[in-house]
Amino acid sequence: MYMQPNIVDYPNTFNATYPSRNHEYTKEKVAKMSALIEEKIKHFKAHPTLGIICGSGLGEVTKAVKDPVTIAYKDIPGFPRSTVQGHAGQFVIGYIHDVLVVCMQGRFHFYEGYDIGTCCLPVKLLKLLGCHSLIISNAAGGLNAEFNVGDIMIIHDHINLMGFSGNGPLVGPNDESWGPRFFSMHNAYNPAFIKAAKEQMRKKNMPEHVGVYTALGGPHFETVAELRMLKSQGVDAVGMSTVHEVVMARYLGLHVFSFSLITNKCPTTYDGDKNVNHQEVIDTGREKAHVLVDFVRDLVPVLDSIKD
Ligand SMILES: O=P(O)(O)O[C@@H]1C[C@H](O)[C@@H](CO)O1
Ligand code: HPA
Repeated sequence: MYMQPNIVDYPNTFNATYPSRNHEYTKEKVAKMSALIEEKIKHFKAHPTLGIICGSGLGEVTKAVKDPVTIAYKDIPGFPRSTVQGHAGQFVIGYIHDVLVVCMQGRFHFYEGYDIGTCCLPVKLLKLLGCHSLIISNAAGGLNAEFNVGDIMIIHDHINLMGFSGNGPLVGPNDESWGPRFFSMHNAYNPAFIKAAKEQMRKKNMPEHVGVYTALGGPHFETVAELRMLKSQGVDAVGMSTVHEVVMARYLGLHVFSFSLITNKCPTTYDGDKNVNHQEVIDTGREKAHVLVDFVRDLVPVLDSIKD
């Protein structure tokens, strides 16, 4: 039988370096961050039940939020800062229909220099705030030839490339009060959420793309050879986030719905001038803001009503 060592039993815990700083984000520390936010939203007399992580350029989803309270990341001691254009670096908390949501306008990426555990700290905070489910969005390059720029792809599974090589958020000492050492990633993307989202897409005459996402470390975009390899392995969309957040969410017992906005096509041939750039990613997000707002606004009450 596997015996979980207590954090204090780890030899040299305080000198050891782990690839992830997750174990440093203790219940006590994250609860302080959560308490600070709770104080600012106490007039709602409820806790948020659904968290929304906005991808690059996708922060306009918060336009769907009524009576918003905005809290800058910099005003929460110990919370990281957003350094990427298109990530405002603030929480927006308020109602979408009758669901109290907490949106993150900005996430943290490995390429910003944050370790993978720090990239996932927000997920722990959303859990302590009372969320039972998350909508995790991202901007991604489309590898599937059927995807057009501006389409939404529902993520039904991922390939954890950074985790393959041991760079996972949960590497290091485990605190069982957050979640178990070992857990399943089977159906990590809640099938009931996917079904509900596909129904929304059908009603709205949107293409019903469902696919596999992977994240690379970035910040550079991919070579043609890398993209060909990913495509041959069944990847439909490529980005630089989300995967590790979903690992953390499942560890914490949160239900996940995730989607990519296809902001560019990934070049798998050498001809032509097909340089992907961040501005294109941001611009597509802005152009499609109305579609995203509409999609998320109608999805929130449906997902919130599905509890398992
Ligand atoms: O935060 P996401 O995953 O939406 O951001 C994507 C990946 C890179 O951070 C950036 C590239 O333009 O967009
Ligand atoms: O083509 C891409 N590759 C990686 N990440 C991305 N984020 C938006 N587009 C892309």
